[in-house]
Amino acid sequence: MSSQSHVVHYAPGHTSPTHNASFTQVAQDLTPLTVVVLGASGDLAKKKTYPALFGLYLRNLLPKNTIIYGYARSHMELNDFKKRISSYLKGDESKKQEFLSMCFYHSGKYDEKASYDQFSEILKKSEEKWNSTSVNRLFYMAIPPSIFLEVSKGIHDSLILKSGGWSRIVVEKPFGKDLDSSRHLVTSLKKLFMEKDLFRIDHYLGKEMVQNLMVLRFANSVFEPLWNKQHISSITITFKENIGTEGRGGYFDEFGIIRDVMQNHLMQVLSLVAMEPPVSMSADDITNEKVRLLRCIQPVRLDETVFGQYLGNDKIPGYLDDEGVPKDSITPTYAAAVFWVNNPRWRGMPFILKCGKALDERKTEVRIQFKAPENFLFKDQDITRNELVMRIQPGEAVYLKLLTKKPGLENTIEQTELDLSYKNRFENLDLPDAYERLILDSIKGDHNLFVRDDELDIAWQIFTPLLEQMEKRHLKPEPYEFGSRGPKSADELSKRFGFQRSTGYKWPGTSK
Ligand SMILES: NC(=O)C1=CN([C@@H]2O[C@H](COP(=O)(O)OP(=O)(O)OC[C@H]3O[C@@H](n4cnc5c(N)ncnc54)[C@H](OP(=O)(O)O)[C@@H]3O)[C@@H](O)[C@H]2O)C=CC1
Ligand SMILES: O=C1O[C@H](COP(=O)(O)O)[C@@H](O)[C@H](O)[C@H]1O
Repeated sequence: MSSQSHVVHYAPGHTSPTHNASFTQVAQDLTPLTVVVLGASGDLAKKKTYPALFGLYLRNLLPKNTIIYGYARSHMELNDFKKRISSYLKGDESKKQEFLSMCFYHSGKYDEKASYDQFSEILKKSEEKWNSTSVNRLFYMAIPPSIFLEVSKGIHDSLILKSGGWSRIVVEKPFGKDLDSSRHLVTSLKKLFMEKDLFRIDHYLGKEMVQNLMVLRFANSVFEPLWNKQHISSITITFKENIGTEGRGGYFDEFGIIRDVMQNHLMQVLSLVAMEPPVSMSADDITNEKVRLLRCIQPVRLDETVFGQYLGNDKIPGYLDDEGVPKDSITPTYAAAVFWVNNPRWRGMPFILKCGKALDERKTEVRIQFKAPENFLFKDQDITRNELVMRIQPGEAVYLKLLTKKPGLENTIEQTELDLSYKNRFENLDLPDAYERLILDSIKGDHNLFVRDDELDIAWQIFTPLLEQMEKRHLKPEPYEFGSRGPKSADELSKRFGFQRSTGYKWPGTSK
């Protein structure tokens, strides 16, 4: 889209939305740090938490004296634990070994004070070796929400430092299952920890393109005049995965795709796409605007939603084949829903959110479909609408689909695009994983990219009536084939709310 790159420096006290500062500040001089990964034997720990910590290590962003203690119930020899995590670490072999030498594992219970007390002694002994007057502890809860509270109590009673450094708690989503359970979680955690020490992660906030949403909207003058219902006909936010639940069925079945992805990741993206400009780039001003926006969203209506569940075939297991999923489960693995923002900018314009597992591709994007020009001159041509697409992953990109005259003697119109594909535009692109950014921010005590309790509350208010109705009526999801586009009714829903799919066009950009 542009041919010149221009570096913008943010004024002191104002945080860069891209957080460049985080990644240039070398943390070698920081106080020694103990990271405790609770649920270290699990899926998130091996796929995201440890690789992110390794990423920070490679970037020289962990304090020189750091140890990382995994804690979980499973009994595992340290070497077996290291083997388990090392297969997910990408990078130089010697660096990997250096990193693994900082990693330890302890097996203990989640609901027993004696286990935490014993672990506390182990931590103290390790930290004494540093001979430092102060040490910090970061507790990362990579555990299912059903045990958040008992683990928090264990941390509070036995593991947080009473003096000499900070203790911070990183909590993973989903934060509750509905409005009541979320409020219960929030108030219970507040009794144990101060808000300044709590970091509620929604890792979508750490994604490069999600951070870029505000820059695109508010640093450019071309978009703002068009960013409203007068010019836009619909905004679709899509999350697709081409894998199933893959052994996470036990967790997933209790939550389903709405709680797993739509209520948190997609609502965060919607908030940033739709909110009014914040007063400043401070964390509180941005969250205030997100909250104001969420308060304008009406609860989702059942008759404006589609649910699906993926089927297996003779080669690929279906959702019901996953371990831990009851054979008669009606938990949706796909959902599409329409949202209405009741404010002057958006009143009457649909936001269509779609998310699903076991689909035809892996992709997350925001698609803004503009209205056709009012006085359209090219009536005899097969015409599609302009679309601005923000590709969050994979292959970060922003592209604008537009119509041009086909070059040459013919007088026909062709669909083409202005394409800002990051890989092509930015040399030596090395984007940190979202978890790297967020773990670093929690170490730095920066709350900018974490979820505030009031935004959580409002997001649950939007979804809870729908979730209650689904449960009460025992609604069965529509089956869809593994590897398909999802339930047929989802495309019909988009069409019903005015989305025009441009068949025949394929964005030529890189999706890697
Ligand atoms: N996996 C992912 O990609 C993502 C996960 N998350 C969130 O991260 C958290 C952890 O997810 P994930 O790692 O997938 O979860 P897992 O199901 O892998 O659980 C993590 C660990 O918790 C322990 N555990 C599991 N179930 C129970 C139980 N019922 N009672 C007590 N302990 C249990 C197990 O360890 P042990 O038995 O050894 O103690 C397990 O290894 C969840 O809140 C999830 O929503 C968020 C984003 C992405
Ligand atoms: O939070 C979650 O996110 C992952 C998808 O994360 P991504 O960064 O790979 O897009 C999803 O697979 C998981 O079900 C959910 O809990």
